[in-house]
Amino acid sequence: VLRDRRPRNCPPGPVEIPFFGRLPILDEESGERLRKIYGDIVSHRTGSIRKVYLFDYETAKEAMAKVEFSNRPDFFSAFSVDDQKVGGLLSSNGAHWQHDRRFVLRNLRNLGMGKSYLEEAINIEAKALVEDLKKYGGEAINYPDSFRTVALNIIWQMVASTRYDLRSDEVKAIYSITKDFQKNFSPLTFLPMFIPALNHLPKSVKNLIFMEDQLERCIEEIEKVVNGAVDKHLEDYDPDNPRDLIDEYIKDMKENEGDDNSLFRRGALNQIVNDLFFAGSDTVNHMLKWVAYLLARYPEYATRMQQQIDAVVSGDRMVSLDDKPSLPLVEAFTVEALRYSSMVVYNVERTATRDTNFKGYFIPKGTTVQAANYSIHHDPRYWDDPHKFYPERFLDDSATKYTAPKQGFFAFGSGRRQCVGELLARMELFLFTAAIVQHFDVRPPHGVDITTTAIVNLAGARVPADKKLAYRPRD
Ligand code: HEM
Repeated sequence: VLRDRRPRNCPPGPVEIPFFGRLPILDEESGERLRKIYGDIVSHRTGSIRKVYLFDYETAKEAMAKVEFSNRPDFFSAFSVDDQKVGGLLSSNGAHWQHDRRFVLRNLRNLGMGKSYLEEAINIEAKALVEDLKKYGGEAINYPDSFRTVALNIIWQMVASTRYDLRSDEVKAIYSITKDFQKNFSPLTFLPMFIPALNHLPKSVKNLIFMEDQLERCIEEIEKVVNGAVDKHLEDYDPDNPRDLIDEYIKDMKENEGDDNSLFRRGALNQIVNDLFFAGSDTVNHMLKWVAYLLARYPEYATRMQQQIDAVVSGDRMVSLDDKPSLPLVEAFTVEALRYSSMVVYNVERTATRDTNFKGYFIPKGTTVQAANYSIHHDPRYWDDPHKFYPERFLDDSATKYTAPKQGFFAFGSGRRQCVGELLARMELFLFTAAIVQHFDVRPPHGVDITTTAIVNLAGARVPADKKLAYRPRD
């Protein structure tokens, strides 16, 4: 109990139950309550892990840029599919992380991130999405599986040269397990990571309370896909024709064979592929649900975007990135969707690598440091009327030019571990949103009120609850 005591000069926070601390926080309301009582920097403990939440943009930005707060917590490695548990991006640290992040950034750029040939690939998916939605003939449907498949297809073509049919049973099967896991996820799920003694409970109890079996099945399922893709690439590998990110990695791995210090390893490759599969598909899938929901909820913006698109795009040409200057509202709409939704409610955790003094507080080594993205995005110090969906906040006074947010925007995190897929995600959101708006009026079924649609938390992601919407083809 003495060891568990809040360290001296630690940021303020709620009363902590000895040994147990408090339940982890997933939702935005709990964070907002803490901020109101304790201020912008709040300390909160679960079991043996102390966490410091950062609710203010400037504070979070400063913290995320610090070398001392650039590592991910040790418990992340529990989810690693690397046999040595050190490689990849999301969960790795130190030299391994630097090496793998550099490799991924270089190759995503070489594979077209931000460039026109990737735009073509995105527009092929956008066209397929339009065709898929048309098949419903304007009937109201829940968010379609094709949102997830088009997102997966983009990253998976870059990584593994694989593209799935939009109604692929294989993709459905892969995600059915993660979908159940996300749905049942609760603040209890990861409790054994914070209180290791709970690992000694009988398996049946752990399955029931912490969904251990579901989590294991999710990891196994993704591992199967990842291993299969890497094995196949090793079989077909042709050094003169690298096809994708996996081939580029194999090339570097082969070139460094025999060098004991080389960090190019099969295990690290598996983890890189795993990270990109996860971080690159579900995030964009969730955002497409937000886009569809917001189009139905605020049809006046859809109409204005259609007017802008119709003025510059004729026939069946798809919108291109070159059209961006003429379509400021489309870009403003997607960036406001990122802010308003705050789909990633809390930034991916960091950990203090040593005792650190920050903003007058003592942050002990091993403390988890986490920016509160939702709170930052709804902070009246940075945003007028923050709970209002208002794309105009990203337009200039004449409403003819998109203006990027200068402060208060945190959707992709910040600092040394800022999202590596930000450019790609922005390209996808712009082109997919434009394609939906150009071809459909998205509306709730007749007589259905969507102003009170529930927002659900799927393992830390804020997503509109399944809602039937009609995608009515435009004339
Ligand atoms: C709208 C879509 C997306 C959102 C909102 C998003 C958000 C984020 C956030 C908040 C972080 C944590 C950053 C930090 O610690 O400061 C992150 C990290 C990451 N994201 Fe994204 N992301 C998106 C799409 C993507 C895509 C398409 C990819 C695929 C290339 C991707 C790959 C990653 C990876 C690998 C990391 C870990 C980086 C590291 O630890 O060094 N993300 N993302």
